[in-house]
Amino acid sequence: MGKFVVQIIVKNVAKDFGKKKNAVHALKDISLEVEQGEFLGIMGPSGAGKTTLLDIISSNDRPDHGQVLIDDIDMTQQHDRELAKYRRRKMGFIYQSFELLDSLNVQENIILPLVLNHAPKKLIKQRVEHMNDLLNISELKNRSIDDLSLGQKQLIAAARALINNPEILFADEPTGSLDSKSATVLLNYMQMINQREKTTILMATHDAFTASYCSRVIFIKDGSVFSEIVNSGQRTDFFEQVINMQRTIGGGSYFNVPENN
Ligand SMILES: Nc1ncnc2c1ncn2[C@@H]1O[C@H](COP(=O)(O)OP(=O)(O)OP(=O)(O)O)[C@@H](O)[C@H]1O
Repeated sequence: MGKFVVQIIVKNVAKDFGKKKNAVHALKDISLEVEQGEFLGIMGPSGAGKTTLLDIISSNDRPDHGQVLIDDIDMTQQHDRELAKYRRRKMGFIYQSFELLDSLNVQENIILPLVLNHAPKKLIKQRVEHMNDLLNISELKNRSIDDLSLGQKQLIAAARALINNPEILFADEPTGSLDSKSATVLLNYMQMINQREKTTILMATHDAFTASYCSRVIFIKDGSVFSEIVNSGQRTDFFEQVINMQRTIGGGSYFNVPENN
């Protein structure tokens, strides 16, 4: 058995948006630990606080209260410049909104994290070819971002997030715009880098199939952790467990679970 190293500690994190009477308590009191090499799913009804939690763990946003420790570093005590450096070196992101740059073509977008890290040209070429083959996107390389379909944009965003072999990958609805075939390709790839390269993955999703690739799923509701389930190894069984927990937690049609009747 490998040894388990806790990589991420979230302690009593709270975050409000807005002021006083109009304040939205996005996160009320969240504590959790993530081991190095985990593939953690974050689920919960719309507005539960999933994106806010990812933003705070990845230090894109600061909590009002509480702490986030990564590799024993208290991220909440670091200056913005340090955090930006840490994100660039160690983290990869697949956001819901893709955040691709229209002024650059597909290939330029994909290699951006390596260019920003001043990676050697040879390595950039190697890595981009690897990502192109893997996600089957080589014929898109000279296209402009505006011409891509939503699903193609999502794949390009995934390629960019993964190109510098991040230690921690943050993914917010990474399969939301993909057809089931492309979703499966991306999920298999995420699972592979998780298993082979021990990349820690934190992924927010509404989709039970997508979540079934995780090693553990936490459910948040109204800004707090509601429950968690652990994958014992059978993806189809885990899928059922996810569906059952979604039913228990409720959350309306957005969750897309057929009602029992
Ligand atoms: N910048 C902001 N300003 C004001 N309110 C915000 C902001 N960001 C998030 N919120 C509110 O915080 C709460 C949590 O939002 P968050 O996006 O984290 O939820 P979510 O679980 O990711 O939802 P979804 O599944 O719909 O993406 C929501 O009520 C949301 O409206």
